[in-house]
Amino acid sequence: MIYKLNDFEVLELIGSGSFGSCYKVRNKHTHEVLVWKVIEYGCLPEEKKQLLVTEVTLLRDLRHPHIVRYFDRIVCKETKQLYILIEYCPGGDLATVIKTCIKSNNHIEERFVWRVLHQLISALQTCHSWISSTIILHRDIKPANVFLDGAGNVKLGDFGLACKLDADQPGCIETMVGTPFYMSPEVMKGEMYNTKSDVWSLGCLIYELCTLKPPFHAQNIKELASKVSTGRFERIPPHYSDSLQRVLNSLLLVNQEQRPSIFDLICHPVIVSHSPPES
Ligand SMILES: CNC(=O)c1c(C)[nH]c(/C=C2\C(=O)Nc3ccc(Cl)cc32)c1C
Repeated sequence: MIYKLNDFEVLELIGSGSFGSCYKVRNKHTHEVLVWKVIEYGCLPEEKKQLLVTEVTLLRDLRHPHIVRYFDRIVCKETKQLYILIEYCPGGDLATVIKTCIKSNNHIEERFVWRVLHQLISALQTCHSWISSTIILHRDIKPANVFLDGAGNVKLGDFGLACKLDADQPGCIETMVGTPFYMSPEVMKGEMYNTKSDVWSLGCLIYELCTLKPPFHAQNIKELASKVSTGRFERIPPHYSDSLQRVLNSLLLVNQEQRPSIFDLICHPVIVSHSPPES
């Protein structure tokens, strides 16, 4: 199916991700509701244009129930805009869920935390598996990049900073440029971003669902790096289980060799036992 811009009507602006703004749109013929992420590529430097091509290529290759679905892209050469047509997630993003809990002085149910953990591990297992000799690192796992469908299932999205690890390229050349609060100890030290760095960010996200704030908080990158290097963080509130605390302790191990891989986690007995079969 080749889409054209005037096949759609714009309903509302719903947010801004890496490099662009997201609009809720409706297909005039099928009435299907989608998101288009509009990116002004004209003023982007060459390496950012390459990141853009990477995002679109990655999304096209990634098919998974917990990764936002890519449908198509429309290039408008006159305005130098790229429209990426992506799955609409009516539940919004986890950043909004956290903000709402803070405002209403509520906490997030442990059952939901385990569901998010299991579904993101499943999504990252696909990313970290060799797909046509490539491993995909998300590199920007954070609450604003995890979305909810209409049934409260999560979808990993916004691969704007993702990069491919090709067989002959053992690590991303540039260090992570994503949200500093979730930056792993190895990336803080200037080492290459790798699959274990996505696991660290996943740990930060799950911790933030439990405490409504990141595990390592600081006013500047130097102070943050110092706290991250110790790997010390407060226990999650006592109403959360010890087993959830133990899983978080493993995700946030400073030594990436000791930190579990996504493949260790997907078959971890505690995680499996907390993950009911999906409907
Ligand atoms: C308050 N947030 C919202 O209302 C919201 C809703 C209902 N959906 C979204 C965002 C997306 C959405 O629904 N699908 C998406 C696919 C990719 C990206 Cl980068 C973002 C989205 C947002 C930000």
